[in-house]
Amino acid sequence: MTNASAHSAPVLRVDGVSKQFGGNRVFNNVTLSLNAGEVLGVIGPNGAGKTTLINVVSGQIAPTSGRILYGGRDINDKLFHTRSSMGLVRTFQQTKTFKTASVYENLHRAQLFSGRGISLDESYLTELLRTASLLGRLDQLSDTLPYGMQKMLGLLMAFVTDPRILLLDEPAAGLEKEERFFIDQYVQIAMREMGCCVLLVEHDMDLVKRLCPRVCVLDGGSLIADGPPAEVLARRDVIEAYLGTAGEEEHAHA
Ligand SMILES: Nc1ncnc2c1ncn2[C@@H]1O[C@H](COP(=O)(O)OP(=O)(O)OP(=O)(O)O)[C@@H](O)[C@H]1O
Repeated sequence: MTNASAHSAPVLRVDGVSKQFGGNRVFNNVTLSLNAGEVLGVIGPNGAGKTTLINVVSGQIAPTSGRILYGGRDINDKLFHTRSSMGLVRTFQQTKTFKTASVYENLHRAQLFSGRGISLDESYLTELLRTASLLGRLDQLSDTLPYGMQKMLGLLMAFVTDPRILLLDEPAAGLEKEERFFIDQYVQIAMREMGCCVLLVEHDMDLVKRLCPRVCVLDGGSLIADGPPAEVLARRDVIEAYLGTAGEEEHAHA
């Protein structure tokens, strides 16, 4: 995976962002940048605020303070759907498809609602549909698909909106081990064919190590580390952050 344009202006900047729900301060004064051509991993123990960070960046919730900059422009006043139509597109930890619509219709609606999109017959989309075993199921209703395929369909619904930045929230969660390699292909095609950059929230450390030249660690309301995965994952404070949570078994084996 490339780490291109490391010296150019960031495509996305989370600038001193804090988020508080009532008395629960999830994170405080978090700053991070996503550069062109980059896949940035964001990891951290359960409850660290990773999904909340994606919610704030995608515009689903407002930050308590701080700014989100997209291509250098402050987009705090832009709503979720506006950000999506600008190419700032998220996926969800849980599957989010139109349950009673076919695979084809799901992709078509996603494309239509975004106001942008790639053609459903683009060859790289066909390649991804085939990899996910969805190409022969275009007429099948999404709620009749196995879970892994529904999850992949959710990813492809983001893909067909022609994103500039993909915010992926635990794309591997719930997938079988062999299905997880679909994510590698998805990210590689998004970068190679579409020039996307990717912010990847994920607990599967093998996947993070395969895809991310750089990872940030969120814990206790702050970013505690930022660097290459081999270095970051060997740090004592990062290991302690993981071992101190209830999800330790999955993380320790990841
Ligand atoms: N809408 C909300 N209202 C109140 N508290 C919330 C809300 N959304 C998230 N939180 C709280 O924010 C904290 C961080 O949650 P979040 O889901 O962002 O963590 P996470 O790092 O994504 O966890 P996981 O790895 O388990 O998915 C939790 O304490 C959660 O209860």
